[in-house]
Amino acid sequence: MITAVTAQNTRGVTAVHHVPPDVVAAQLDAVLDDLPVAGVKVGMVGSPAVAEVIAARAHRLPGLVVDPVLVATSGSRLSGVASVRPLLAYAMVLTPNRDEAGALLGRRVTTAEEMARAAADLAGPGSVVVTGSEAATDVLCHDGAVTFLRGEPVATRNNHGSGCTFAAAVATRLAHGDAVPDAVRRAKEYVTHALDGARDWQLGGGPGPLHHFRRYA
Ligand SMILES: Nc1ncnc2c1ncn2[C@@H]1O[C@H](COP(=O)(O)OP(=O)(O)OP(=O)(O)O)[C@@H](O)[C@H]1O
Ligand SMILES: Cc1ncc(CO)c(N)n1
Repeated sequence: MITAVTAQNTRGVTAVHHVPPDVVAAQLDAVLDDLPVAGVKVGMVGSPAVAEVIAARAHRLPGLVVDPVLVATSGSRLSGVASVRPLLAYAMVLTPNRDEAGALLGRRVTTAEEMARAAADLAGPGSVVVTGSEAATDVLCHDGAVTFLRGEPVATRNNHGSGCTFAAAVATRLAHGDAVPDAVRRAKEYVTHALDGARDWQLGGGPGPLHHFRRYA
């Protein structure tokens, strides 16, 4: 589903064109009315009206992973909190980074302890992973229990879309039938592998992409 068309490179976002909510609704309905849907990942929403379109169909969206995208890795603003809030109640897994968790809660989320508290406070019926970016330690709150997921830090400037990659991988594993903790653990392994595969790439003046298809290279 295309919710917005962005003009961006590794250095920043120079234009955003929002797709009208009725066109997003038509895209969703075209798929839902015809195809079996096993999993869903929501990234940049762009407007509260589009969030309402998605929320209205949430009962038909299995394994819903919501990545509350607010700012691009390059630092450019993409969406507001009001475009994410209507979806929180429906997420099976919510995957904010520290800044996004902080924006949703209206407080600073920086330390490991603040991440743990944020994950617990954001979790409802669904689970929450607060991601820790280059520190590589994420915090999962699932079924009321908070666990730290310690990964191997990859020394790289190419991390553009690491959060999007992580959320999409969680949704994919859920679609394959994994329980949330397994889906999150395997998604983290995949992101580390894709970050590691692109560590020597020199693409553009800002943070470059991950090597998503490393295993086929
Ligand atoms: N340099 C790194 N080394 C290892 N793991 C990393 C690194 N950077 C990010 N990660 C991992 O990538 C996943 C995505 O988290 P991150 O916090 O980077 O998302 P994000 O900031 O939302 O990304 P984006 O905005 O680029 O989509 C997490 O599991 C995090 O631990
Ligand atoms: C459209 C879009 N979504 C998410 C990100 C995350 O970096 C980005 N740069 N652009």
